[in-house]
Amino acid sequence: MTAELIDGKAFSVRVRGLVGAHVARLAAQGIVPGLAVVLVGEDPASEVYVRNKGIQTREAGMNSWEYKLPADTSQEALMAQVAALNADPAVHGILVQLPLPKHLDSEAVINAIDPSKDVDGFHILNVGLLGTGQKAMVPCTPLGCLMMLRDRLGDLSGLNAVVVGRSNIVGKPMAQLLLGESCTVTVAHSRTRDLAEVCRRADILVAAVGRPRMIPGDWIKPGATVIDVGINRISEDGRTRLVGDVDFDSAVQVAGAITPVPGGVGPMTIACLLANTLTACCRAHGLPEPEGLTV
Ligand SMILES: Nc1nc(=O)c2c([nH]1)NC[C@@H]1CN(c3ccc(C(=O)N[C@@H](CCC(=O)O)C(=O)O)cc3)C=[N+]21
Repeated sequence: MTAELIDGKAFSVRVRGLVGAHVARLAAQGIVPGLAVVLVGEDPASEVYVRNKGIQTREAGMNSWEYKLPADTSQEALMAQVAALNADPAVHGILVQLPLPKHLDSEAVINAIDPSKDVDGFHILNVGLLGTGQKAMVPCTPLGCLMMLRDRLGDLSGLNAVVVGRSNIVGKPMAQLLLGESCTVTVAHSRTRDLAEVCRRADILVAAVGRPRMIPGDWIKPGATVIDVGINRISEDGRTRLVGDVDFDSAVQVAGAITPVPGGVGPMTIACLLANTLTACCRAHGLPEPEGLTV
């Protein structure tokens, strides 16, 4: 058996189409959603990612601003930049690209963002709202994963979901979303005993550990739905390539469906960033929220 491919790239085109259509309706009322991205320092991978976000934001009809600050930016200067964006009514979404240089306190920066503009969903208020089942800004990567899972499986209730990885940006919010869907959720990580056996129980396996090809096919329950969040740049046969946290070639023989890397979760993350910016704009103006783009 060969797993069905979950085409995140095609799905993201659909999501961005829905966002664009809603943005066009807002334009008729003179409202344009706007996203500000703050990048501190020069990381080639981050710059590519920020550029792609800018392009896709404008393609959806929204405003996009990029603030590139030098690597030695002070905490005070970064906090002042965030405060200025908080105060700007044209800015509906603020994203501070992570990780920040080591001398900066990223928790303080994130918690200084106006929670209603926190399109990453990383502010403690949004984390708490999500954890208590209240309306929140939901982190983009887990939101994209949930959209793909619902699209493929419909009702998720009662399914065994295993999330491998316990980061604040993916593992923990993913577990909260799956709990909200009434899955039986296990959060596993590098210290988990007999990780293989834990993974084999999963009807839904979400891999978000950041270790290239860590999960082989024989850890996967036949027919399971596998979401591979990992984007690992490795060099192999003298060239660099992207691979996931799942060993795709063996997993595809066992799983029922699987996301590829690239072309899986990554494009959905950006699409959900646009969706969150639109949602934040609608909330700011007291307008109805887009359907199918929030949880
Ligand atoms: N505050 C903050 N929020 C983020 O959401 C955030 C961040 N910081 N820091 C960096 C990571 C990384 N990230 C990616 C999103 C999409 C792709 C993506 O679309 N990847 C393509 C491949 C791109 C390529 O070829 O390099 C794919 O998977 O198909 C990659 C990486 C968001 N991040």
